[in-house]
Amino acid sequence: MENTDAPSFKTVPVIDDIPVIDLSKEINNGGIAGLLGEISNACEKWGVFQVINHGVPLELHAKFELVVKEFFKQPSDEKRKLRKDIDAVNPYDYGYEEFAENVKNWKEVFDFPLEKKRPSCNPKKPRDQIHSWPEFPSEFKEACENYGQEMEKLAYRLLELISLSLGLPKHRLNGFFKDHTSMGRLIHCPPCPQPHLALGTHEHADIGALTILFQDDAGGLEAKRTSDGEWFRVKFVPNAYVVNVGDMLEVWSNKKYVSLVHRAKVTSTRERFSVPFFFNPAYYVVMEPIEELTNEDNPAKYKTFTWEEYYVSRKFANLKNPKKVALRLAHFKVEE
Ligand SMILES: O=C(O)CCC(=O)C(=O)O
Ligand SMILES: [Fe+2]
Repeated sequence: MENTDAPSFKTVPVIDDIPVIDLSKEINNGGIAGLLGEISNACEKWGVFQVINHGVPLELHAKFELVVKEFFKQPSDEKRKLRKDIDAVNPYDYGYEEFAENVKNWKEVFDFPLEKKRPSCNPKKPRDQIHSWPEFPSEFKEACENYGQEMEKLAYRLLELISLSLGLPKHRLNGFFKDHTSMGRLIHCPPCPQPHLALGTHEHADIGALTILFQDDAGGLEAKRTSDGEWFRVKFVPNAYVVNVGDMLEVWSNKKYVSLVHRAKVTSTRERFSVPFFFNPAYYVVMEPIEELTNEDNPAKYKTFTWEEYYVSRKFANLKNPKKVALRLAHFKVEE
């Protein structure tokens, strides 16, 4: 009998793939209005899009991808030496993540910071979620840092386009990122002997503002279209990055843009690699719908909270007590 409970059993309908947006239109004459239309349509109807001609140098990306694959080839014992700063309170250590969700995925991960934007680490709070750097491959740290810088640049560019697409001034959202707490995550899903029983990444929505994700040609990423809740495959597009709406953008936009539900599948025959870059606000940012986007007819749909309380809850809520439930956006919903 077919097991209808497990998401990995579902056949994903093949529907038109998500919008692919050419960012070079921003620079070419007269393209900006069309570009903003494409972005608002993609954010509103799909929750996700891919960008091409994004300005990230192809050689820099190729080098990064090579080094990442080299890194994961190391023996497990070597990789397990790489600990997170919080490991006094983290019983899981290398290779495990999302422990606040009580889910184990078919993957190993390495989390890295932006060198200069590393979240401040208050020893009383287990905040710092990143791994120590390995010695091998020797170019690894530099390649991750260079890639992180490019992601940061692209993230600001997308943030500004998104702000314009909401009818706001270009820099309206930039201030929330002054001391941003963004990070990158390297993901490797080895081939899985029972792929129907596992997911590389479980179904979830990202908690930050925006995620910019690279997946290699093994693919595997799937998402739920905002407009009708249909699952679809996010096809591999050469030299493209996948951009999705996260919880914080949902709050700022007062739900005009909704955080994307997504997951990643694994196969028995191929390993897969992916690298999300999470663009997150500063800890102290007070989250609430942008005032200009609310009015009497469209009152604020969320109450205020800080990014820090949301982040800390989601990352650490049930670390010591598996029954403790992490915060969700629903906790802050204004009753209608
Ligand atoms: O495995 C993937 O490619 C998806 C990763 C992801 O969605 C995440 O880490 O938030
Ligand atoms: Fe995600």
